[in-house]
Amino acid sequence: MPYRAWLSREAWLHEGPILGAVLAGGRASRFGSDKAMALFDGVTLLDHARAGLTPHVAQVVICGRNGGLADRPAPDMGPLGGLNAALHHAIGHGFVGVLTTGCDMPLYPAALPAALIGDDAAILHGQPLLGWWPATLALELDAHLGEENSRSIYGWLARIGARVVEVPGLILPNINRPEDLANIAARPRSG
Ligand SMILES: Nc1nc2c(ncn2[C@@H]2O[C@H](COP(=O)(O)OP(=O)(O)OP(=O)(O)O)[C@@H](O)[C@H]2O)c(=O)[nH]1
Repeated sequence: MPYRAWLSREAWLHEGPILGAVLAGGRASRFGSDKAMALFDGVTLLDHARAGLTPHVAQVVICGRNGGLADRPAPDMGPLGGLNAALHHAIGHGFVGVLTTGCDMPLYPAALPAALIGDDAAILHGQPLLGWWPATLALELDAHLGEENSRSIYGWLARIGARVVEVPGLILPNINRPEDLANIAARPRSG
C-alpha cells in the first residue's frame, strides 16, 4: 500500500501522520468513580472518545491511565500533563501533530478536525480539550509546565496564541457528574 493511502484527509493536507490522544487522567471527583469506565450506550466513555478520534488519525494513545502514556513531567498536573505526554510521543514517532479529546467527551464531531487543523494550535470554542496541537509545541509545553502556576489550560492557550474555532450550533457537553450521562443520552445525535 502506498505510504499515503492510510493517512486521513487532514494528514494529507499536513504531509504527515496525525496522532490522536484521549486525555484520561484526573480524579473524577465530581463523578465519584472511574469516569472513563462509565457506560454510555453500553460502551465505556473511554472507548467512545477513542472511536471519535480513530477515523482522523494514524494512532490513538490514552494519556494518564494505567496502560497508556504517563503524564509528563509528572502525574496529577491536569490535562496539560497528558497533552505534553502526547506531544512528546508525536515528536518521537514522526507525527506532525495531535488531535485531543477528553475521556469525558463521548461525542466527537466528524467535521471538527478539518476546522481545527492548521499551522498553529486550535481549540473548539468552550471545549479547550478538543484541540489540535502541532508536535513542535512539545518543548514549549515543557517550558510552560516548568513554571509556577502553569496548570491552567487557558494560560497555555494564551501563551501560544491558540486559535479558537467557532462551530455555529455545536454544543458539546462533557461528563462531569453522573447526571450528565443521562442528559446526553436524551440529546439528539449529530456528526
Ligand atoms: N492525562 C490527564 N488527563 C487529565 C488529568 N486531569 C484531568 N484529565 C482529563 O481531562 C478531562 C477533563 O477533566 P476534569 O473534568 O477537568 O477533571 P477530572 O479530574 O476528570 O474531574 P474532577 O475531579 O471532577 O474535576 C477528562 O477527560 C480527564 O480525564 C490529568 O492530570 N492527566
